Amino acid sequence: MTRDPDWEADLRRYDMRRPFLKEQSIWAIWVYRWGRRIEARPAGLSRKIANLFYWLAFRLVETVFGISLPRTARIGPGLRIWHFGNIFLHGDVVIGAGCTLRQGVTIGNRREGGPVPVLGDNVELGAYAQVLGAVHLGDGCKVGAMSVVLDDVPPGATAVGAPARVIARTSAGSLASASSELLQKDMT
Ligand SMILES: CC(C)(COP(=O)(O)OP(=O)(O)OC[C@H]1O[C@@H](n2cnc3c(N)ncnc32)[C@H](O)[C@@H]1OP(=O)(O)O)[C@@H](O)C(=O)NCCC(=O)NCCS
Ligand SMILES: CC(=O)OC[C@H](N)C(=O)O
Repeated sequence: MTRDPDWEADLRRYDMRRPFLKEQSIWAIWVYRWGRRIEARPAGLSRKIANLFYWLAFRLVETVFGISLPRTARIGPGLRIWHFGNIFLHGDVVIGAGCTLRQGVTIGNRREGGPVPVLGDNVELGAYAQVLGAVHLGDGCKVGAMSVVLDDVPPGATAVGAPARVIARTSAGSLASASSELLQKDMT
């Protein structure tokens, strides 16, 4: 069987014995990676038959677990999805390596035919986060549960609320704002 380093990285994020018996989301990720591998095969009868089985598996996982990861989306290695249900990605989204999604997450357009988000590496989305439109989520940023992201989020920042606002940046950024608060206190 062909090695798939992206899938191997996904599996490492499910750091447990027998994840297929415990985590519904791993089925969805497996089907997604399998679909990508099928697309990379040379055209021919074997790819046509595989595509038929892929399509059935995709619809089954989408319907039973409520996780829709279209194989046209580009998802980096090491994806982790906590829980399942109502997780929908637009087919054009781009997601970096080591990202984390949760139940209820949508990553898609703001209106039919509109542009879709691009996520950097190690981005973490809380439960029911909605990321919509031509937004870029920087590396290592976090989005709070139930937040609606309509604007870019800088690397390392945390965004919460609807519409989402940035509350914190990288540790360097947090230190900078903490020291400026102290300075202001000294001056009053
Ligand atoms: C966004 C998040 C990562 C922030 O965590 P944190 O950095 O520890 O931040 P804090 O808890 O100190 O909160 C900072 C501020 O943001 C607010 N906040 C935190 N999460 C929020 C959310 N999801 N929506 C709106 N406001 C939120 C807090 O009330 C606080 O506001 P305040 O400063 O006015 O008091 C975290 O709250 C979150 O939502 N994680 C997702 C976890 C999840 O989905 N769990 C479900 C598991 S199935
Ligand atoms: C429902 C819950 O709190 O799940 C916890 C899990 N570790 C997560 O990060 O999603």
